[in-house]
Amino acid sequence: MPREWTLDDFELAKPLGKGMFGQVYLMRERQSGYIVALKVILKSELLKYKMEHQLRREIDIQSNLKHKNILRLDTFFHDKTRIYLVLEYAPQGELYKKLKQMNQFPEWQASKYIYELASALAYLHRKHIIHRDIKPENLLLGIHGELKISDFGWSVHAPSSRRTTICGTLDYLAPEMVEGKDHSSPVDLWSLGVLCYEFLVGTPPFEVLDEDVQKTYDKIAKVDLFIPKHVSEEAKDLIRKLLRYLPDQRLALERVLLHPWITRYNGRTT
Ligand SMILES: CC[C@@H](NC(=O)c1cc2[nH]nc(NC(=O)c3ccc(N4CCN(C)CC4)cc3)c2s1)c1ccccc1
Repeated sequence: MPREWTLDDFELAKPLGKGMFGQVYLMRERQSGYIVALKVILKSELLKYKMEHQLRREIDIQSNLKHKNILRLDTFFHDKTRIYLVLEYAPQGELYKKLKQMNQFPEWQASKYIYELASALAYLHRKHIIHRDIKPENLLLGIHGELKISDFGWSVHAPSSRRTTICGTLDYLAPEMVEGKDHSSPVDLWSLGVLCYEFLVGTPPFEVLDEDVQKTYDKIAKVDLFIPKHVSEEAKDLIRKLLRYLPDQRLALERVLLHPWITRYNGRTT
């Protein structure tokens, strides 16, 4: 393990953005010139929201993952007041901003992102890890525009039962998560279906305009799904096979990667 890092090893290039906890900065490592994204989290914030266990899990999980569609966590260090995560820099930024700009993605682009997501999720599930928070805000784009899953703050080892209160949108959560039931890797299959819909339509399938949580939940529980007619039949087929109320009825990732809507645009991998 290389020596202990400190903030003095890096020089600030520019701020990149902020999330629920902390900010991210583009930094250059002084010796090597190596570019990283430094995520800075205040210890006081962490303690205030009792999120230290989630951060520990984020670090344990993400630092042991190595996949082209998963953002690398290279190392971490801390000082009196802050914790620093040294993350891979994703030069093309946030996928959700690109989706907002384009309103919706062409089918080939959506298929490529779903293929990359399914590949990353298959890798995670093989390690019995579920992400549990797959949504556009957590997806970044690498130098070649390839998708990178980031923010493993909600990831756990499967199977799991949730102990932390859900905050933020329910739009991407599987019924069993919303119902507080025990859950496992199929929750990521549900989110994959929600994202596939959102990439093609521009809004998530169960979004209610007044953001009434109860109404969103009712639509999720009933799988109250309308897919606009501009979406191709093959894409509709995949979405319907992922957005199933019962976890074990959702299409397995191996089958997603072989689905005609995926292989048509991404070639059949052996
Ligand atoms: C996903 C949220 C999460 N973010 C990370 O961990 C993040 C980790 C990480 N690595 N690289 C990033 N890249 C950027 O943030 C970025 C943003 C815009 C860019 N462009 C602007 C438009 N232009 C046309 C192209 C370049 C390029 C890179 C981010 S964000 C987070 C969580 C908690 C606290 C802070 C941040």
